[in-house]
Amino acid sequence: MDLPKTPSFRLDGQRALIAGASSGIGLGCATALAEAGAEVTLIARRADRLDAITEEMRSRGWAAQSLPMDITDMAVVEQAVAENGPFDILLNAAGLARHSPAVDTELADYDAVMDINVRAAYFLTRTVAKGLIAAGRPGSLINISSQMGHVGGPDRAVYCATKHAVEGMTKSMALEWGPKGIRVNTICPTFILTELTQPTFDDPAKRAWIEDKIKLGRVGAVADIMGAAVYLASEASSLVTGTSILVDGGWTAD
Ligand SMILES: NC(=O)C1=CN([C@@H]2O[C@H](COP(=O)(O)OP(=O)(O)OC[C@H]3O[C@@H](n4cnc5c(N)ncnc54)[C@H](OP(=O)(O)O)[C@@H]3O)[C@@H](O)[C@H]2O)C=CC1
Ligand SMILES: O=C(CO)[C@@H](O)[C@H](O)[C@@H](O)C(=O)O
Repeated sequence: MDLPKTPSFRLDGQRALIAGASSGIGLGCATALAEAGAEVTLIARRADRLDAITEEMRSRGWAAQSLPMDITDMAVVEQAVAENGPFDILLNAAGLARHSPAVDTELADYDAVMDINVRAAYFLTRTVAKGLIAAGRPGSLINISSQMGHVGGPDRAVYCATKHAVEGMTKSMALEWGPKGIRVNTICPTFILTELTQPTFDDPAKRAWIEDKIKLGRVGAVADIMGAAVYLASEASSLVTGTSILVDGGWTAD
């Protein structure tokens, strides 16, 4: 008797653009996509880090190039995607957080977090989509949102607003581009130990709050996000669009 064919999680022949690839979740996802066979192009501002990462990837036999840039500069992004695309996969992990009680939020902090987490994410996603549409190719576009795109967090009104915005734009883009075979999804991590969250984890009261909220009893690691990235990028998720994968250890189930 024939058994159903398991869809492939391999990404051979796929071209992936990873933003925020110089550290943390972006670096982890870039590694996972490259190991799964994708040719990866890495974006971040720290060129020295990207060069070291691509060198290490190439030494493992993976195809990798670095493309240092600030993704809040839309003209630079558009030119880079035009010259180096089209990309079959986008994994956008570039992001920022600045926390304060809502009554104390400074306008400059509000603008900085909105600029990268929403404005840059929006235009990067649509720039990659435009390249795919022009080439008549399908694709998988993934933004790293957050569990904070589904719930609130104390002192995190601006950050939560940006991640809820990413969830909304994902659904709308998925509706528009679904007929063209372009899927759009988010991954929503809980607290993962990275450069971004180190100050939060260094505060014993905040660490205790996190450990209490994550029902699986441990804080997150970058490796916890890597499998979701490969799944959403691959044909294994070919009927998945306009949604999010929560990798939150049970936080939002509470
Ligand atoms: N860590 C966590 O607990 C969680 C994180 N997230 C989200 O995941 C994403 C990644 O966070 P995390 O890995 O923790 O943080 P990191 O600070 O480790 O990584 C952020 C990445 O974004 C890049 N970046 C920041 N600003 C820009 C810019 N203007 N242009 C290009 N690249 C930029 C940084 O590179 P460079 O400085 O070299 O430019 C870096 O590679 C963020 O969107 C965050 O909100 C979501 C849920 C949980
Ligand atoms: O999204 C997150 C957790 O779900 C993290 O990025 C944090 O909010 C982080 O910004 C922090 O609080 O340190």
